[in-house]
Amino acid sequence: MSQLLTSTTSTATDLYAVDAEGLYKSFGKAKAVNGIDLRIKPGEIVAFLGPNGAGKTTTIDMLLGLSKPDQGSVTVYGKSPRQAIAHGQVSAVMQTGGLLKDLTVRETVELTASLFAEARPAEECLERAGIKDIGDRLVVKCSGGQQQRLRFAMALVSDPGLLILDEPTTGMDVEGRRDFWNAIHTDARRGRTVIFATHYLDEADAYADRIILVRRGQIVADGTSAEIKALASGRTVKASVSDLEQTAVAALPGVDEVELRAGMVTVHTKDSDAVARYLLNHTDAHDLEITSHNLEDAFLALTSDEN
Ligand SMILES: Nc1ncnc2c1ncn2[C@@H]1O[C@H](COP(=O)(O)OP(=O)(O)OP(=O)(O)O)[C@@H](O)[C@H]1O
Repeated sequence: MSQLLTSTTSTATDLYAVDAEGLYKSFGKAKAVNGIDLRIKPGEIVAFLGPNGAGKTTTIDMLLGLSKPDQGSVTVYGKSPRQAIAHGQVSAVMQTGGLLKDLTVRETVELTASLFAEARPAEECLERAGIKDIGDRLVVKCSGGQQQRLRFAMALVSDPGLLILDEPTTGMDVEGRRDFWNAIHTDARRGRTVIFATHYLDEADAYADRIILVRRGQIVADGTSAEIKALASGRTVKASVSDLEQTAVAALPGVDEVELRAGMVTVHTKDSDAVARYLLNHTDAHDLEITSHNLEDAFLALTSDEN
């Protein structure tokens, strides 16, 4: 399936935050990344969405210079990932590690700041990450969500143009996730480029300007949330019916699929009004239901193994 929407137009003079071309990476026989091209403009908030094993982490590791592609190239603000990191232009928020339990939240950020020649003040980073009020708390006493916001504060120290987050909210409760994303989103409005990998459709839907759907190491869709949803276009009409001429329904305008099973007809269509009108006027259909598709439908349609 090649349902690629290009949501970005560009000129050769644009300096991309990320410019990756023809990326391939295998582990033994597993083709973790199998031909990914990616251009991300400064200021975009991009979700990398895909099922387990789709290749999200492998791609992110290459963007961060943590692993080398077998084939292809990556530049970050025109530099190699390692150079961009050395210049403080890229930071990552990892899921685990990197914290010393016996320091306070403020001391942790101050220690990080001391590692950079040019660093933002610790207080500013704490404030942007929404944890200024817990500056004196020991890391060991922080919840998982607070520790993630601390990692976010540490990532802000170099004031990076690009922030990369790999499944940053795994294991957090609903409130922790909401607070975390509010802090990220408020900060990103000031122009920071953000790339995050996630399993959570609602996070991609709520917080990304652009969603890149990955499956088996390839990009299967790329666009705004609305554009991705439109790929699972149309609606489903269901009704109970005892006698139905299936071919007549299939011939109605906009109908993609008709299924008749156990006295129930299910019709996938772009024109639900026409189907509803036909069923109610020309058959004994009753208990009619119309549902529209959502991001989850698009996700399942585009990433299922049947494609
Ligand atoms: N170091 C490794 N050694 C062997 N296989 C690996 C390694 N890293 C990743 N893989 C394999 O590459 C494929 C892609 O994995 P990757 O972690 O990039 O996917 P993902 O989309 O991030 O998945 P998840 O959401 O589960 O983290 C999987 O089949 C995985 O088993």
